[in-house]
Amino acid sequence: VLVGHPFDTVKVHLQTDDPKNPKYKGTLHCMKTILLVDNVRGLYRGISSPMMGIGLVNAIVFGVYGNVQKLSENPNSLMTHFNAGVIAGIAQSFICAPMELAKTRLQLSNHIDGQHKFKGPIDCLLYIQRTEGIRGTFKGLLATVLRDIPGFSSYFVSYEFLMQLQEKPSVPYVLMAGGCAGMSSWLACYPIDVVKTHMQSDALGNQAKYNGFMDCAIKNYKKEGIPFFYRGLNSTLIRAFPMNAACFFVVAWVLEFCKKNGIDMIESPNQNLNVVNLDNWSHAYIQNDFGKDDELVRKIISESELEPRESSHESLNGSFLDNYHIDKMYDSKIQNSQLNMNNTSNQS
Ligand SMILES: NC(=[NH2+])NCCC[C@H](N)C(=O)O
Repeated sequence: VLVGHPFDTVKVHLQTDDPKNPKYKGTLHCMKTILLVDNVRGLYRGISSPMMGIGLVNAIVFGVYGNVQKLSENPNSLMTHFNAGVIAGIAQSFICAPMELAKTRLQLSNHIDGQHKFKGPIDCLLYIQRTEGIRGTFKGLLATVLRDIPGFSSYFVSYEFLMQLQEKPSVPYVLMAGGCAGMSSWLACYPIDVVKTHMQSDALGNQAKYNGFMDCAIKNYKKEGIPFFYRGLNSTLIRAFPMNAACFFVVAWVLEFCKKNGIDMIESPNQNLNVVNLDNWSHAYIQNDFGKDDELVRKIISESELEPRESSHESLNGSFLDNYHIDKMYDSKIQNSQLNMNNTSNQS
């Protein structure tokens, strides 16, 4: 947020600039102008809002996403990541919309003439609640939902797509994948974000310019055409890379840390070791989150004296093994009862 917020402020100023009488000639000019007129604090106006809210928003995003993914039929497919992203996007909107409403109002507070000065995001939201009621504090909620459905589905699909290309992704690779996921997610939803900013910076009550999301989009389209929907995009893409590189890197690092320390953050139905008896053989199949022999799986294998065999599930033509979660097959010459497996469940 510290690195990204100035670019977010530039975005909001460019999005709300007057096309008939523009103040700014472009991304750099906008940044310079804000610095000249309002100093560094101009670029950091409204930062308290994401500072307070982004932790909660990301907890909802990654919590909902992770759980939906684990509970689904096929946790590693891109379709699953898409669906989990959609649901996570909707879920976070209820916190994200008021957070961004306060952020937007604060970012423009030196800009909109005669606007009430706020002490911070809570003060801003309380003021809106007093003057406009609780509905006022959720201004832009529909636009946020409409933005974040494509926003978060493309976010997770592009991240997972890039991560699945690598067997063991390096740190720079994870950073790159996160940065690219952020950029592609903003590309996917940017026009809706422009409309959202206009809804949220619109005047209150009967001085309001817009009568809803579509009205706002249509009015501005008639005034300015397609370019309206892409104002501020450069600044947004610059911000998105470091912001989301850091975000995904921290998520991956924390999950890895928890796993190493036996904190079961990723307890999931797809990390089971299942043992089935076929004639005199015990066949064990591992359902592993990432489709790889990761540490936990290797530990289970070594503890259970299972011998990995080359063949994978193609060789198993029994219907009850017809399970697309199977990543690798392991055979054991010993009986089920001798298999001693911790960290496992669903033994049958
Ligand atoms: N358009 C979106 N909401 N995309 C998801 C990215 C969210 C991320 N916190 C960001 O602000 O960059």
